[in-house]
Amino acid sequence: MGLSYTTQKSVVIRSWRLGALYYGLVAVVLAYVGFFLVYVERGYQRTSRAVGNIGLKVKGQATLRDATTGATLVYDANDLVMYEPSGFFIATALATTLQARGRCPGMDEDETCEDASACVVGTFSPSGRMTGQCVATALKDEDGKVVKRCEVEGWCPGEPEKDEVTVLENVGNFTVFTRISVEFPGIPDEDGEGNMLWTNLNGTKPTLGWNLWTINDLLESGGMSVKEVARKGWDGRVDVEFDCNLDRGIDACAPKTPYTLKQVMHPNTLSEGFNIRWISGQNVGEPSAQAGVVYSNETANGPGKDVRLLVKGYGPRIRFEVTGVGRKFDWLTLSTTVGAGVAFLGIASLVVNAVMMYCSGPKSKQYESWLFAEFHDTPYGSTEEAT
Ligand SMILES: Nc1ncnc2c1ncn2[C@@H]1O[C@H](COP(=O)(O)OP(=O)(O)OP(=O)(O)O)[C@@H](O)[C@H]1O
Repeated sequence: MGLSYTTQKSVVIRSWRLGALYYGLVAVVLAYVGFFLVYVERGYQRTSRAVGNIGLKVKGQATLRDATTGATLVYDANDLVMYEPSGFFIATALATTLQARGRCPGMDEDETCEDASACVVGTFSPSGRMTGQCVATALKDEDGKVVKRCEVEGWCPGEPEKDEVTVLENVGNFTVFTRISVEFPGIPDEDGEGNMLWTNLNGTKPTLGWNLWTINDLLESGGMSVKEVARKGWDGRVDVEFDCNLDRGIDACAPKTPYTLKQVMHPNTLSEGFNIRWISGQNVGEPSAQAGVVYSNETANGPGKDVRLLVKGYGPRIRFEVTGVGRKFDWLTLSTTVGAGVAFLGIASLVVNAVMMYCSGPKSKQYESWLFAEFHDTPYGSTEEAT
């Protein structure tokens, strides 16, 4: 056949049915582009992913009743809060062990022994470094027999096998001051000098429900309560979500409140709840004498006792995640949306042509001949090829 050239030819078909179908489809496409793509999906605004930072400070007072002495001690945030980047842990219950360096029976089941052959001197075990002795403990097995354990050198006595936890009172009323700043890169501020920036620090003092939250508030937003998490701890995340229409100005921008708290660890797994150990800087005195425990009278700096209060704290761990978008009118975004939408108009012609050719019964053949015409360009002029 050789080379050929294909070009467009406009065909006007005077048919009210096809006309109605075509303009009906055009109306649907225009409604989709104008209403859905431009208005609902905000195709006239550019979006910028929020880049957020958060600073936290927790304050409050709690009490803990000592189970043995009955004395009530006041604890503040400095005793109970551990900070981490964008989050914190607050203890709602404590298990404390007063320890000094010395020798004592290991407290781990793996350190159980019948005789000294199981205790290899110098070997590291869960509680310390073995001395090579197998010694009696204060524990009894199911048959009432005294349990023997390898003696270790280390911090003594070891933590009890089962935590003896005491719950603090009033931790739910501790307040969390959240200092949030959010920037929208690529969206200039009113002066055009930098990016749009939002903070929750306007005002002269911290405000509950704005930049100040109680532990109760935060837990309740996730359907939790201090009582539920107090003894075992909990691991969660607070989502601070922005969806800001910056055409209304930065002052109209705010995160969704109340924040939503989500659990990040699922219950009934290997590691349930949440707890952290730390050494308290409290002036702790000396641990009491106990069977099998020999305290060392030597420290690295000469005679004396090295003493520490080991604290295992249970409670909620809460991290904050600042996410979201800012949107602002932009000609380029609008023209891209409209341009892409207009391309959909081709669908209307495509559908009408398909209806003409495949769904018009005996007229289909005629429609086809109107749509496609082929000409032969010869030195004597052109001839139309019959279809
Ligand atoms: N958890 C909180 N509960 C109540 N108020 C708080 C809390 N955290 C901070 N504030 C108060 O918010 C303001 C700003 O706190 P910021 O830490 O910037 O200042 P500060 O002077 O160092 O605070 P402070 O010395 O009181 O801890 C201060 O008035 C501070 O007392």
